[in-house]
Amino acid sequence: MAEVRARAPGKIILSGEHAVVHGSTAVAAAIDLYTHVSFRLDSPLPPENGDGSVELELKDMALVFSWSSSRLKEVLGDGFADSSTPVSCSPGRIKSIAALVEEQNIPEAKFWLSSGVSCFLYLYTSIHGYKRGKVVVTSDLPLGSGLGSSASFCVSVAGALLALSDAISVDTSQTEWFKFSKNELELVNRWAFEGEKIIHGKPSGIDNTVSTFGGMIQFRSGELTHIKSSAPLRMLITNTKVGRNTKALVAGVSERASRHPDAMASVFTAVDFISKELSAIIQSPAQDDISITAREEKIEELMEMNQGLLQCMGVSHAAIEMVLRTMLKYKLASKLTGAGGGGCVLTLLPTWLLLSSIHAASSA
Ligand SMILES: Nc1ncnc2c1ncn2[C@@H]1O[C@H](COP(=O)(O)OP(=O)(O)OP(=O)(O)O)[C@@H](O)[C@H]1O
Ligand SMILES: C[C@@](O)(CCO)CC(=O)[O-]
Ligand SMILES: [Mg+2]
Repeated sequence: MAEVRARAPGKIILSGEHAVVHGSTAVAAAIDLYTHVSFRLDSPLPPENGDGSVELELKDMALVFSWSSSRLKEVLGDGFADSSTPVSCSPGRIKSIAALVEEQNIPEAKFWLSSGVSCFLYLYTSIHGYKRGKVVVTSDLPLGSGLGSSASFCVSVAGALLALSDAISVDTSQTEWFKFSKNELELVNRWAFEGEKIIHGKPSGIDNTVSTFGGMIQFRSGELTHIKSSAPLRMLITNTKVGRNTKALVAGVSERASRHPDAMASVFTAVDFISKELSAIIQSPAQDDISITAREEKIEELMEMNQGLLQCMGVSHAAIEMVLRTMLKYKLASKLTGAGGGGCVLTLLPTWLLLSSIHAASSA
């Protein structure tokens, strides 16, 4: 028996969601909220004791799913697992996995979990075949709210599974956090991307990439550049608590793009320029109060322009608009983050606001 724990962060998208699926540049940053996974890989049972099972416990929801190794083999066939070569889930395999998930009777009110459970089964059986083991998941993130819960689920599950695979061997006797090398992170990221495909349909890869590598990134067509903000950027995250589904929203934008190809191509191009400009401003040095204010005003303007274009793509929502209007009363600029259609809104908290609250506190 061997056991590991892994965690991966959620994210915010500062600019470029949706357009990034169509080849535009986007800017994203990891946040300090994580999905946590523990994985225990059990030793094989002696033949007289049966064949064991693969178990998934979603602790926050008090749900446990379990498949016997023989049932998995019966439905998925004899295919062998190769942890070092990420492959896409074929349509036939997706169907078989969906049938295995359906057998688990997920409560009707939580049917949206099916894609996450399917993604788990795909990653587990691709990396460890039908070996018996148990994965336990908890998350700090609100699910389906634009903070990359699906990607951090994929990255943390892939990371934990790979840590006990032939591809990456972690010394399980140590209790310190083990840091994957760049090549190992790349492998985790590629598997997580395959998982995201099951949840998102057509992901750009930005969410799993920022969750895997952390920090702040500029991302375009699968290529990432690490960037560093020259001064602190404070963002307030407001959750509208309006549920939505990234897969449907991404598909909706693609449908709009096929109805209005030229207009939407121009929208995506505009977003590309906005993200590039935002990335440059974030990295540009700002030494004094005047340049800090000028920098923040430019960021606010770009966030508002990006929000306008997201509205144009059809992914805003009345609840998002209400947050935008409320923040505007306080002269604060906002945009949705992630897939939109509900979920979370980002508001830049500029330095003047911080200074005026410090002033108010000290004169009180
Ligand atoms: N901790 C988790 N346990 C099980 N499934 C999860 C977990 N986190 C995410 N998922 C799966 O991911 C789905 C939510 O993913 P979705 O992409 O719609 O939203 P998000 O990732 O939170 O937001 P965005 O993609 O906009 O950043 C859930 O419905 C579930 O299937
Ligand atoms: C909406 C989207 O652009 C970001 C979701 O966080 C989808 C993706 O890039 O995969
Ligand atoms: Mg997602």
